Amino acid sequence: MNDTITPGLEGVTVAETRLSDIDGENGELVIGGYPIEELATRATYEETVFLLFHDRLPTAAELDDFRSDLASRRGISASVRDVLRHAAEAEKPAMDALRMGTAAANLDTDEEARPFHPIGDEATPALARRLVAVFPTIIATYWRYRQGSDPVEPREDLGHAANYLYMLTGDRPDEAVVRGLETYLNTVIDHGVNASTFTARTVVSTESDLVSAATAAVGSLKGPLHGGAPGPVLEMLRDVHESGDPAGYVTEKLAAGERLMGFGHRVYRVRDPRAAVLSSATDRLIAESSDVDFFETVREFETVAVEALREHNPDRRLETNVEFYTAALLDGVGVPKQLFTPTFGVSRVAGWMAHALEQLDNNTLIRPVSRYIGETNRSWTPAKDR
Ligand SMILES: CC(=O)SCCNC(=O)CCNC(=O)[C@H](O)C(C)(C)COP(=O)(O)OP(=O)(O)OC[C@H]1O[C@@H](n2cnc3c(N)ncnc32)[C@H](O)[C@@H]1OP(=O)(O)O
Ligand SMILES: O=C([O-])CC(=O)C(=O)O
Repeated sequence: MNDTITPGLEGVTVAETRLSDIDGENGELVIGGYPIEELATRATYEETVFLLFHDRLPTAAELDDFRSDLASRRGISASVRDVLRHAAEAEKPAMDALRMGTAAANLDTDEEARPFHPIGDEATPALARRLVAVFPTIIATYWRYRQGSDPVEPREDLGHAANYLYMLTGDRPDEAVVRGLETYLNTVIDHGVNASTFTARTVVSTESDLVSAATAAVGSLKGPLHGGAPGPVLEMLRDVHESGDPAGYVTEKLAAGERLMGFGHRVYRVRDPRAAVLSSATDRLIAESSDVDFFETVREFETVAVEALREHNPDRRLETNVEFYTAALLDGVGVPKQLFTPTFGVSRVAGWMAHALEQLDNNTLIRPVSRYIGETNRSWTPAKDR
């Protein structure tokens, strides 16, 4: 047995995948064969989900069917709404509500929870489609309760991104805003075996089920070292904008031993290619708005931070990651910062499902080994003698 320990499994290859390919040295990301730059701004979210589930883009007729199928699966029952209302009344964070809502989602479905369908051209299990369809409803329902408002019923005539924004606000969003959100959803839909995706694969490797995989993956996405970073990024950017002193802010944080949220990555040693996609999308979105000034601070902060990180950690290349511009774009789209990480989940749930199905296609139980470093040669003494 190989007794070498690789902390955090860094650099260890654990699966073959057709879903996404990351080149961390050159800053390239390919989703289902398409460079992210090409896909993100052109595809609808539904097209990208189809691509992951079927390993090809849909024809126009297939896309219509797939869109309608997802739209028909958006509703939640009164029982699931109750769970979300309780979460909102108890002021639980949005990611906790999403985890509870995901776990409760199979109250609403008769679908077989344990799918053993391979990925590819065969129909994707209905439960995978259901989970993708229902995430926006879970989040928007919780958020409406949190605001003291009634939930807004989903609308089947709106696309996935537009309907999510509609359920959050009750207003039909304009096209530019929908395109901004759709670009975001396409950009973060899949990313190799990141922590939450690995979690989903590990869960189904025991031949557990898709709801369990999605629920566990939400828990993994929540942490600030993974999907929890963009809320703090926005707070940091607002502080910096107010102070007008990006360099002073960065120096202070690094001197205090704190990490700069939105920088550094396990795989990329150069700027995350998704940062460029999201930065351009933000630029397009806010060109006409009063936030132009704020966006200038965002860009200036990025330059100052990357420079300071180079000096601070010369041995580890720390560059901008996807979460930095996620904060700017989602803010521009009007998503409240408390919902940034759940909105990441709205996109990534499709990646989790596709990976879970891929894992099941050629499954081996995921079960690494540990090296024991505890005490040895202890012998039992009864409690009264200890
Ligand atoms: C969608 C996503 O999940 S993207 C990531 C979102 N998370 C963040 O932006 C949080 C900030 N970034 C980080 O914490 C890290 O860069 C991670 C978690 C993303 C990647 O971490 P790892 O690959 O495990 O690297 P690790 O934590 O070992 O850091 C290596 C060194 O760089 C430093 N470092 C890493 N990121 C940062 C940062 N953002 N700011 C300051 N220092 C950093 C570490 O302190 C460490 O320094 P040391 O060797 O002197 O102890
Ligand atoms: O790949 C990772 O480790 C984190 C990340 O960027 C993602 O999940 O999108």
